[in-house]
Amino acid sequence: MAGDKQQAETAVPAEARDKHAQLAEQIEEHRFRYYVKDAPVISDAEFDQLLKTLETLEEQYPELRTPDSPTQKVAGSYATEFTAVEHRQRMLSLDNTFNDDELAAWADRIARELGEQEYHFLCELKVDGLAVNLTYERGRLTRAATRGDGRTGEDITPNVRTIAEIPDRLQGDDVPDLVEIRGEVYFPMEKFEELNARLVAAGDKPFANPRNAAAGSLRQKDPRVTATRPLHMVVHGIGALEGFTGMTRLSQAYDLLKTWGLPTSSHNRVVDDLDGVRQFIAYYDGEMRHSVEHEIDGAVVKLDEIRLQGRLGSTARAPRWAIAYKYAPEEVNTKLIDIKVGVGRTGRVTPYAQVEPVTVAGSEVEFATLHNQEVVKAKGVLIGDTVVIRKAGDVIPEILGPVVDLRDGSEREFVMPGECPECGTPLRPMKEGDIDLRCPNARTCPAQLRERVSYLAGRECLDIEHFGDVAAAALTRPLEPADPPLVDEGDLFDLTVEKLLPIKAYVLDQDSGLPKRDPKTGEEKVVTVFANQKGEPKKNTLALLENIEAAKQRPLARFLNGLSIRHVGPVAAQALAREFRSIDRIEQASEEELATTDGVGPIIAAALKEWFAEDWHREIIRKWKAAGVPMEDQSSGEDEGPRPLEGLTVVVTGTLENFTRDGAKEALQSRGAKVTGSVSKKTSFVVVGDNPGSKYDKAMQLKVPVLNEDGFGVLLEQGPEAAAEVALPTGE
Ligand SMILES: NC(=O)c1ccc[n+]([C@@H]2O[C@H](COP(=O)([O-])OP(=O)(O)OC[C@H]3O[C@@H](n4cnc5c(N)ncnc54)[C@H](O)[C@@H]3O)[C@@H](O)[C@H]2O)c1
Ligand SMILES: [Zn+2]
Repeated sequence: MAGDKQQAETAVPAEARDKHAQLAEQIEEHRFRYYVKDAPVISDAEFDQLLKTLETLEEQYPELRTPDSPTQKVAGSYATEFTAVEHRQRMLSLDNTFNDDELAAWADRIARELGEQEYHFLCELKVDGLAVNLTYERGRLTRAATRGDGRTGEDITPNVRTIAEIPDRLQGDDVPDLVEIRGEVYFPMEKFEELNARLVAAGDKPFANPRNAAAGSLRQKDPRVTATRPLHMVVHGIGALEGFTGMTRLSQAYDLLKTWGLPTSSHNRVVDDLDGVRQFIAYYDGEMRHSVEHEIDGAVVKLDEIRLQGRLGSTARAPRWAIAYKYAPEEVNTKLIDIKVGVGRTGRVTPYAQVEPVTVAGSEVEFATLHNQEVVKAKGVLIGDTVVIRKAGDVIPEILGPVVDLRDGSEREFVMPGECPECGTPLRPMKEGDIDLRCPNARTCPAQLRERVSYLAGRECLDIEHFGDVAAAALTRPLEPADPPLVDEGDLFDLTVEKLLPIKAYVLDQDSGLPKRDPKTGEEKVVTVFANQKGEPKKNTLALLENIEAAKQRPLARFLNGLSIRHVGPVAAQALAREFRSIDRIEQASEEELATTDGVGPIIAAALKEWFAEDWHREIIRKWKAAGVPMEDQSSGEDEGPRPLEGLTVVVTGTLENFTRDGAKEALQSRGAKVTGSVSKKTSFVVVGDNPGSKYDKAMQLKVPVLNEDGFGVLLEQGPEAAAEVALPTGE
């Protein structure tokens, strides 16, 4: 054997050996930053990639796989300021799988090893926090430690005692002489921003993400600091156990742990086979991923039978009876290039981050919202920082925090401009105490006008085909002629082909928003937007005008929504249209009348009054009417015919293919149904699209009939009885 090894060693090329050494050193460095400083400088995905590269190298040259290679150990054996303590039983890591093939290969191996034995899989969520080991002796918490290198961890007992969820004493008479409880301590996402804001305000370093916040909060020299942090724990394993018998299944052991007062997870499931595992994995890999109280970075599949776990045993690093299935990362690190401000259709000026483009959760991210100047400050990010970007599901990407350790001094603070970037008007809060700054130049601020027009023409409102952002920009602020065809939205229905043909505009770069330049001449590129080269209207131009004409007949609610009156969204617009049926009656109504209208209320009532007080607003209505827009719904609510869904309460969740959320709502309300946001026993139907969230679960739990999109169609067209027939089966 020794001879073989020597021969093999010489066969490893020097380059491979160097590369291995270099990678190993890098990995150690990152582990140190992660486990000791609680301040990694690369994302987990990047780290995993490094480790994977090392593993691949070792597969190629097995001689490099020595016992001290980073692939072979549980990471974390560092001298720190905490007292080192031995775990009674080793704490292991987990092997990872990243796709179904790898998972199936693991399951195959289990099946081979266990042959005829009957076994079950216990599916758990992989909690993104840090591992702790709690030792209870005769029911009393005597020690708490970090994982460390799996044999020796750090003594953090006083810190752990500050976590409310972790009992000092186990409840019940029947507790073991000694038990090691393993679990994950986490920091809830929704408290994270608050923590960073506090740290930044105190001149301290903010955390890059909630995991680091959990680790950094727990590993405080002063437990009084830990006590101020909202830490939680989930139990996910048992180590040494003395003076206790009868635990045969891990899932049952958790039930027992729960009776002792330990924080177990409510998401665990026992399944019979790999298909069950797949279902669990898929279930939490969608919108459900964000309906859990803690961050998850995957699922963990374990053999439920404790005796069989022992039979399969462990490697030096991880058990063979368990495997992690990693979900696509939702966090990446990238560079914050700049913080810019955008002006919305109501004049709200919001800073947003421009970052070096990165792919997160399958899509490329270049911009992230920053809400307002206070948020920028609270997050503690500087322009030029490396930042952690999070993109969770359909949610708009956001910056979690800066990677402070990578600063080189060239970073600079963001300063909120005092003037509107598009019209130069001084910005101010709408009312005292508002954090948001607004451009008060509502009528002619090109940004506001463009955004309003584009919203008015958009799907939610008049739904005018061929009238997108480019048309909105060209019509409100063309390069030529000097007078735009749309001074404000009042001119919309007065557009003519003659007015459109001369319009020229810059071709804008999508990324920078700046005019594109001809690479040869360096000149800005200009196009005629609506005319072809012969100066004739483009085909789409004629279609656009026809579509604008047709839009005159849209229901009143769509016009109301499209006026960008503060607080009047699609739902309030519906309510107003239903109650008053004409714009004149809304204008004439008293504030009190408006406020007491179902679905309107005092805030909207006040906003309406304010809106109508503005001359140029009333002028919009006048011009539209003059152009032939009725601005009223012809038939009253009563003689619209039967309201077949009267008395029903419906919840819509997930993404429907043929309806927007508001479209679905409108369809239901116009038939008399009430649409609400939460599922209760009184809910008549829950309509689910793709990626339904917790509302779907709730419906299942309460056995409320669930309709898919087809079923929704049946409800709209044939009514509740027919819909009930096609409802999906609820539970067993
Ligand atoms: N960004 C960096 O620089 C850096 C450096 C080092 C490590 N890391 C990250 O840390 C992690 C590395 O690894 P690791 O060895 O701790 O392993 P791991 O996180 O991949 O898996 C093992 C750990 O999962 C935890 N866990 C969560 N839920 C569990 C459950 N239900 N059952 C059992 N265990 C559960 C346990 O604490 C266990 O120790 C990776 O995600 C890696 O990317 C990042
Ligand atoms: Zn402005």
